[in-house]
Parts: sequence; structure tokens; C-alpha cells
Amino acid sequence: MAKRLDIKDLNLHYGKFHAVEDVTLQVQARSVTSFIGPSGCGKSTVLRALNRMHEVIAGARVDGKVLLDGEDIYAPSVDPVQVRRTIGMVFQRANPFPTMSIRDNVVAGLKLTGEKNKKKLDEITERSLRSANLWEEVKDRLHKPGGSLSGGQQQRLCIARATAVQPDVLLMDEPCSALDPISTLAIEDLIAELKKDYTIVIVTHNMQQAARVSDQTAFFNLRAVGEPGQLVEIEETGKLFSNPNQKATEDYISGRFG
Ligand SMILES: Nc1ncnc2c1ncn2[C@@H]1O[C@H](COP(=O)(O)OP(=O)(O)OP(=O)(O)O)[C@@H](O)[C@H]1O
Repeated sequence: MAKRLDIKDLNLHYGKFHAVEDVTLQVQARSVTSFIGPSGCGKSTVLRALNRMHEVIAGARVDGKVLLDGEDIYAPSVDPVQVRRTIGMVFQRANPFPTMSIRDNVVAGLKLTGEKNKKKLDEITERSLRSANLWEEVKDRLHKPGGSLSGGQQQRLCIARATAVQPDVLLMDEPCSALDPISTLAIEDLIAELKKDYTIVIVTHNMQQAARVSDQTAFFNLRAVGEPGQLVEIEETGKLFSNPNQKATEDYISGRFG
């Protein structure tokens, strides 16, 4: 549980298009790192490279290294399916299986691993829903469809599904962008709880959110349209928002562009 990530000289392409250039950064275990920056600078692309989801896109290429507690997740001997289990992902739009029950949604990933023991699956359902702060709201309707929940509940259900397989890292791609302010706060509280057990990387357009939830923040930018995205700086969050090292960061956080 909760492993460290070391990203070294990461370059990401979509066919001939060089989307992200030379990203090197570290993410400590049991911490939250936010990726911020203007649209198109490659935040989601980098995030998807951290659990080998980038390479499923036709023509996409990854150069560089991503180490999970020192182990290269791109080593030839490593199974990408296993990587995606140990480095889970929560998406922008909650994507529960809408007609599947709440319980079956939570354990969907586990069932794929062949787990059939009902008692164990029930225990994991409760544990995962509790850790996603959803148990009290759904414990009396576990057999109702996942699609019957509100947007915020569906997003917490997806977080429960991601944690049910006990990953080492949780990647979150704008997990609150489709949510109202109350549901957003519920997810932010949840991120603070989950940090005790997981390493978390979150892409967000909301700088207040980055300031609220993260220990360190990475600012990405584009030199010009058509050029690859770059990591401008990564800093302790308080420092990045109060006294950034780079002028481009200051311009962005003070709303002068982006
Ligand atoms: N599947 C794809 N095929 C080709 N190009 C892509 C693909 N996905 C993203 N790109 C391009 O890669 C660049 C980086 O995109 P990415 O989505 O990572 O940026 P982002 O910073 O997450 O943007 P946003 O904040 O708007 O979500 C953009 O120029 C984008 O058009």
C-alpha cells in the first residue's frame, strides 16, 4: 500500500505529435500531488502514463521511466493489467456500470481477479464504501443499480471501486469537475482521508482545490501552441501559491493567463 513514484525524463507522443517533453518529478508515498496548468499542456497525458493507460491509444508512445518504489512499470516483464490494478484511476465523469448493483460495482475489479467468496466480497464492499464515505448513504440499498445514485455519490462509488483492489497509488483526473460544490467538498474531504493509505495524484483546473488538497503542486505549461507541454515547476503547495520560483507560474496562478 502507498508507494512512491519517480518519473524520469518522460516524453509522450500521439503519433508524430510530441505532447509532453522531459518531465521529471517525484511523488512521495502517502501524499497528494496536484497537476495544474492551462488546457492542453499535457496534465492528463502525464497522468495516464503513470498507469500505462497512455499506450492503449493507437499510435501513442512513451519514452522515459516511471518507477513505483524503484520498480520500472514499463519494464518488459511487467504486465500492464497488473500495473493498472496497483495504480488505480478515477475519471472526470463518474463511470459506474449503471445497471449493475452498487455492491457489484464496488467489487467489479476484484471479481475480474477471480475472487468469488461471498463473505469476503461483502466485507470488501463494506470496507471500500466506508473508506469512500458512502456506506451510511447506501448500506440499505446495496442491490439497487449504481446509476440510481447522485453524481457525487457515483463518484464516491467509483473511488470505492478503485480502492477495493487495494492499489498503491490513486490517479484522479479532474474528479470533481462534474460535481456541485457540496459533493466537491465531500470528495476533497475523502482525498484527505485516503492520503493516510494511498499515494494520490490529481489533475485539477481548480487552483483553490489544489491549494486545499495537495502537499505538492506541479505547474505544467506550453511554450506555444503546437509545442510540447512542459513541467515548469513542482513545489510544496503553500510555496507554489505564495512564492513561486517561475514568472510563468506566478502569471498563471494570479490569473494573468490560462
Ligand atoms: N488521444 C489523443 N490523440 C491525439 N492527441 C491527443 C490525445 N489526447 C490528448 N491529445 C493532445 O495532447 C495534448 C495534451 O492533452 P491533455 O489532455 O493531456 O492536456 P490537459 O493539460 O490535460 O488539458 P485539459 O486541461 O484541457 O484537460 C493536447 O494538445 C491534446 O490535444
